[in-house]
Amino acid sequence: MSKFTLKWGILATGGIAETFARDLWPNPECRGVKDIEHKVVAAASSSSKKRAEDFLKEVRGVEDAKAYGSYEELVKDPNVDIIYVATPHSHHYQNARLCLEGGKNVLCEKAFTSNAPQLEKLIEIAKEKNLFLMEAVWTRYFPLSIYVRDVITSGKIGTVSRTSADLSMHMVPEKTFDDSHRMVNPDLAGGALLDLGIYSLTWIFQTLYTTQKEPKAPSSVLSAMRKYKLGTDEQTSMLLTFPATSDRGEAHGIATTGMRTSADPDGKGTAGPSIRVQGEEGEIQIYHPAFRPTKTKLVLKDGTVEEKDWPQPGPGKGSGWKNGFGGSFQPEGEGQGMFWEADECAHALKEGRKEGKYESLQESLEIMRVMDKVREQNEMKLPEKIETLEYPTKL
Ligand SMILES: NC(=O)C1=CN([C@@H]2O[C@H](COP(=O)(O)OP(=O)(O)OC[C@H]3O[C@@H](n4cnc5c(N)ncnc54)[C@H](OP(=O)(O)O)[C@@H]3O)[C@@H](O)[C@H]2O)C=CC1
Ligand SMILES: O=C1OC[C@@H](O)[C@H](O)[C@H]1O
Repeated sequence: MSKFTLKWGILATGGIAETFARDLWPNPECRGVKDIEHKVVAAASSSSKKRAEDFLKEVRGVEDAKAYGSYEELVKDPNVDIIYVATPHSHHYQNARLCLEGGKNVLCEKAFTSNAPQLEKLIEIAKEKNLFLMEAVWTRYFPLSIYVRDVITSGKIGTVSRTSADLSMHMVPEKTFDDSHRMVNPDLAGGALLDLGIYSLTWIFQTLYTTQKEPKAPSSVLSAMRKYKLGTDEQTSMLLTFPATSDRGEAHGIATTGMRTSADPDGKGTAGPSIRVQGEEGEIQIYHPAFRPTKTKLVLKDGTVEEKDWPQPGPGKGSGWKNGFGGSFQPEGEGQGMFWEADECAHALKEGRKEGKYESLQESLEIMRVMDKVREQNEMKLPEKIETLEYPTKL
C-alpha cells in the first residue's frame, strides 16, 4: 500500500516545537498506523536561520530540509503541506493568519488565539481558502480520550450529569518564571487559564459537549480568578452549565486550574483522579496530568472496577530522546503522544477534510468564548495589540 506523506513546516523553534517535531520521527507503524507518514521538510525561527538549522538537526528533519530565518519565508515554501504554529498564545492569530493568507494548512498550538473574535476570523479565512485548520489540543486524539468518550456514548455509566476536571501544577510562579516568561507575561497572553485551564475545559467539553447529539447546546459559565502580580491569572475556577438536550438533562462542568496548588501532590496519584465523569450508573476517572493522562479507572454501581494503563507507544527503549517537560511525564522509550494529533492532520488531508475529527472548529470556538467570558467576569485584560483583529500587527 502506498502511504500518504504529509510534509510539515515548523513555525518557531521553542520547547513544544521541538517535542512535537521529535514525535513526527518514529514510524507511525509503531502505533499501528499504516497508511500515512510524516516528514519535517522545513522550519523557521524568528531569531535566526542558524537557529532553524540547528533545530532541524536536533529533530531529525529530512536531509534536504529547508531552514528559514523568518516565518514569512516558510509560508512561501511550495514543498510545505501544513504548518505547525508553536509560538506563544499572543502570536497565534498573527502567525496562523500569515500561514492561511499564504495558502497553507495549519495546526495551531493551544490556546488557538487570544480571544474568540480572532478565532472567528481565522475560521472565516480558512473556509474562504478551503484550507485545513485545527487547534493542537493533542489530548483529544489519544486512544485514552477515544475510550473515555466511548464509555460515555455507549451508556456504560448511564446518563452523565457532571464532570469535574483539574489541572494544577504545584509550582511557585515567582521562583519558576521570570516576569517575561510566557506563562505569566500579559504581553505573551500568559496566565493559567489560557495555558492550563484549557485542558480542564477540554475534559469538560469532550465529556459533556462533544458527546452530545446534534444540535449541540453551548454552556453558560460562572467563574472566580486569583490574579498573579502581573495581572494574569494564577488560579481560576469555573462552573459551566450545559442545558438539557433531547437525550440528557442539565449537566454541570467544574473546571479548575492553578499554578500553586497540585492535582497530584505526592506525584503518585494517592490524592485520587484529577478528572471525574459522573453518570447515573457509575463514573470514569482519569488521573493527572490532564494534558497527558496514562491511567483511567471505571467504577460502576454494580461493583465493577476496571483500571487501565495507557502508555504512549514508540520510539522504543534506549532511543535517548529528550522530552519537553524535564523528563517527568515521558518515560524512557515512550513517545510524547503528540503524533496522534499529527496523524489526524494527515488523515484529514488525505480524506479532504478541513477540520479535526475530535474537536470541530465550532467546539474550539465555544471553548474560546467561555475563556473570553471568564476573563471578562474577572477583568483580566490583555494588551490591545494582543487582542486586536488588525493584521498584520507587529508584536
Ligand atoms: N501541547 C502541549 O503540550 C504544549 C503546548 N504548548 C503551547 O505551545 C506554545 C509555545 O509554548 P513553548 O514552546 O513552551 O514556548 P517557548 O517559549 O519555549 O517557545 C516559543 C517560541 O516562539 C517563538 N517566538 C516568537 N516570538 C516570540 C516572543 N515574542 N516571545 C517568545 N517566543 C517567541 C520563539 O521561536 P523562534 O525564535 O524560533 O521564532 C520561541 O522559541 C504555547 O501556545 C503553549 O500553550 C506549550 C507546551 C506544551
Ligand atoms: O500545554 C501545556 O501542557 C503542559 C504544560 O506544562 C505546559 O505549560 C502547557 O503549555
